[in-house]
Amino acid sequence: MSDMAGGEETAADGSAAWWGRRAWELLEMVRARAPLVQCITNFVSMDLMANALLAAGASPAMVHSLREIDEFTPRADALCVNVGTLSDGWLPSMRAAAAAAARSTRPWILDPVAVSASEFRMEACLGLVALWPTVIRGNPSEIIALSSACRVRDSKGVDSFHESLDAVESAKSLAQSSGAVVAVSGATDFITDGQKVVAAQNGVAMMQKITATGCAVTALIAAFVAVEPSNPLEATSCALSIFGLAGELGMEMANGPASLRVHMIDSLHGLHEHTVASRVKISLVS
Ligand SMILES: Nc1ncnc2c1ncn2[C@@H]1O[C@H](COP(=O)(O)OP(=O)(O)O)[C@@H](O)[C@H]1O
Ligand SMILES: Cc1ncsc1CCOP(=O)(O)O
Ligand SMILES: [Mg+2]
Repeated sequence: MSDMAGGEETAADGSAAWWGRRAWELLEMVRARAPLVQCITNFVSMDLMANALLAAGASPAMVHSLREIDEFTPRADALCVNVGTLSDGWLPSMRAAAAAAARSTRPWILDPVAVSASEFRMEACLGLVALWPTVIRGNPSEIIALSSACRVRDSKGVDSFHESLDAVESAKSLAQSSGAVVAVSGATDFITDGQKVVAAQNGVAMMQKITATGCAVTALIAAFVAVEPSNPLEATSCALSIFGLAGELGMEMANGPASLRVHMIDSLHGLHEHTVASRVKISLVS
């Protein structure tokens, strides 16, 4: 930990100041160590995901051939698996990489994009959850569906039609059954290990109007967990807050979704200690 005024604060005590320092410390660790994050992701998100990782200081690699997994995955510092454009051809790579990451004690993160879209996707995600992801990050509708292993009626595809607060109990239950930290994104992001619940309140609504922001923040979580594998709850909370803060700063210069996408990446790259320490809004809910 960075310096603690008076030494009174020694753990995640729920104070905004503590979380601000913690978020800065983890961002600095990402910048210093440039963790290699292997991404097996959808065609829509590859560009934003790789650029968000680079802007934060991490090193992205979109490596998805089954023939490369055994060689490459153990060398990565973390793995991000995203089922956004799932196909029969890619699912074996996702399973093999998740298993290889678990075998090599590397953290791996699952983004169950549109898990309700089909039986194929639900079965695939349930199979991946059984391979011990370190973190699962989804929007509220995805976490509700995955937690109950039940497709949500009237599902809208990749976008959520629930609020994040509606998904907190589902997230806790999924965390308990899977052993993963579970994060639900939204106006407030909720992060839980099945017992504690943390809220991260940075971000702007316009982020939902840019495709693949959810995918990109999942990859950023992978980078943060790569540098702090022993505390995925804190690493995940800080990554979500840092990404939201980049959105807030980007929005100050943006005219709409397209320019926000650019300014958000610039802001993520240029974050300073004072801004992070004073503007990160994370709190312990329970
Ligand atoms: N209403 C909102 N206000 C502020 N930030 C939001 C809002 N909705 C989503 N976000 C942020 O946008 C990013 C993507 O989240 P979300 O849209 O829920 O995921 P997905 O793209 O997977 O559906 C997250 O960083 C989240 O915190
Ligand atoms: C539009 C779309 N279709 C399949 S994957 C994808 C991107 C989803 O990105 P996100 O989950 O971050 O909104
Ligand atoms: Mg998503």
